Parts: sequence; C-alpha cells; structure tokens
Amino acid sequence: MKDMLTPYVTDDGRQIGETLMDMRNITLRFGGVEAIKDISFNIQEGEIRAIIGPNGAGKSSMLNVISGFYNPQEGEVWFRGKKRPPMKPFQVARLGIARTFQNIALFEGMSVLDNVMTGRLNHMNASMFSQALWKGRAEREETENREAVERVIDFLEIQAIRKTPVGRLPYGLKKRVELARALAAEPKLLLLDEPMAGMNVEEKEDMSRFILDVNDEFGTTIALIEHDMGVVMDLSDRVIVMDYGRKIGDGTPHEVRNNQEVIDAYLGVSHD
Ligand SMILES: Nc1ncnc2c1ncn2[C@@H]1O[C@H](COP(=O)(O)OP(=O)(O)OP(=O)(O)O)[C@@H](O)[C@H]1O
Repeated sequence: MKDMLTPYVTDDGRQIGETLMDMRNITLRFGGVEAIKDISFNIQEGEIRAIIGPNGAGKSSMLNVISGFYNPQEGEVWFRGKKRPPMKPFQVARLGIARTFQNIALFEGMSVLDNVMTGRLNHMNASMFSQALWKGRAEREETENREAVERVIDFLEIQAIRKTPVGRLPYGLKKRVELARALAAEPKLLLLDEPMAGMNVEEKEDMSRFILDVNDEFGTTIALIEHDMGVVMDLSDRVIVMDYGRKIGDGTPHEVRNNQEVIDAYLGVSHD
C-alpha cells in the first residue's frame, strides 16, 4: 500500500504496526467555509494519535469525516489498505470504527448495562426471521454479546453501577459509560471527542489510565481530540496540530512542542 509507514516500538515498549487509516488531501466545506483544507495524515495500528488546535480549527470536523458523519468534497479516506467510498456512519461503524461524543450521547433513562449493550448493535446479525429458524444461532449471538459487554464492564470498573440509570450518574462516570459503549463494539479504531472535557483532576487521571489500558490490553488504535495539553502530551504517540482548517504540525509530542508555527499559533510558549 502507498504511504505505508514503518512499524516501530514506542519508548514504553508498545509495538506500533502498519498504517491503519490514511487520510489523503482531505478538504471539507460547509457552504463558503472551508473547515478542513487539504489535510493528509495517517494513523498506525496500535497508536494513540491526538488532534489538537484552537477552537474552530476543524478538529471535530476531521473526527466526523473519519466516522462518516461528513463525507469530504475532496480527498481520499483509506482504511485497512482499502479506499473507503462515501459511507453513512453505521456503515463506518461496521468497518470497526467506534466513537464517543463531545457532549455525552447516552440514553439517560436506561441502565448502564443496557447503554453498553447498545454498543453491540453492529454485532447483532440474527434477523427476526433467522432467529425463528435458527434459535441456536440467535442464542449463541446473545451469549457472545453478553460476554463482550461483561468484559468491558469489568475492565472499566463499572460493575457497581451496572443497574443504575445513566441519568443518575456524575459526569465523570457518564463519560466512562460512553467509553464502555464504544468499546463494547470491539473497534479496530476508537475515536474520542474530548474525553476529558469538564472533568476534575481525579476524573482526568482515571480516564487517562483507562485510555492507556484499553490501548495496551485490547491493542485498540485510538484517535482523540483533547484540549488539556498535559494529557495530550502524556498520552499520545503522535500529534496532529490544526489551525484554521490547515495542518500546521504533525509529529511526536516533543516535535510538536518545539515546532515554531505550532508555538506561535496555539501553544504560546514552548512547553519543554
Ligand atoms: N455543520 C456545520 N455547518 C457549518 N459550519 C460548520 C459546521 N461544523 C463546523 N463548521 C465550521 O467549521 C469550522 C471548524 O469547526 P470544528 O467544530 O470542526 O472545529 P473544532 O476545532 O472542533 O472546534 P472546537 O474546539 O471549538 O470544538 C468552524 O468555522 C465551524 O464554524
């Protein structure tokens, strides 16, 4: 495949593989507004990749392109070595891309367990008809779905609140339930839109640990948007910096922190 980068091992010993997602010359317009201007970057298998930049830079637009909420007017999206045609979000989800939202999007009246279960919808293949004909298959699917959900609930340490309606939970836990729902889909690529927004220090520490553990334990590739620079620089293997729809930096946290254009546009002062 073109533009495939070399697999590498991170400083903390994690194996990073070949290119999973390759965004080529993406341009996205809303009427006269160019939210994304001719941006290319890739995400390698196993990486934690951050997208940062000032308000209105185009970060959410980019995440929405990856997840199929918007189809760009120009450019190509490649996933797992194949060019992806324009798709609807549910089709993208079926390819193995799951996401969380900037403003939590859970069913407040439903229990934690039921909310996490909705993350399995893409794995529920047995139609009503086949369920009637092949009871065994439907039962096997149901068991698999339950097991996957229980694994995630254990992993994210939310057993104690599994029966609680989500509307009753504090903000930090809601964010964790949203992560659980995305993980229940067993994605290849997990997209997190401001996972720490509105959290206190302790909640941020918890969320950081869970993100690292998910990446480590399940080998999930993660792309995230985040405003908390400390968190971004600690978590990420590589960082893309956007400004006014353009890409102005791309590299390791160290490289990005010392990139003069990035310092001028966003960071203000060198953070090293
Ligand atoms: N649905 C839309 N319709 C019209 N313009 C939009 C739409 N979504 C985003 N934009 C515009 O595109 C540009 C990029 O917005 P976007 O939300 O992607 O930025 P962002 O970097 O995620 O900002 P923030 O950090 O504030 O969330 C902005 O000028 C915004 O007003």
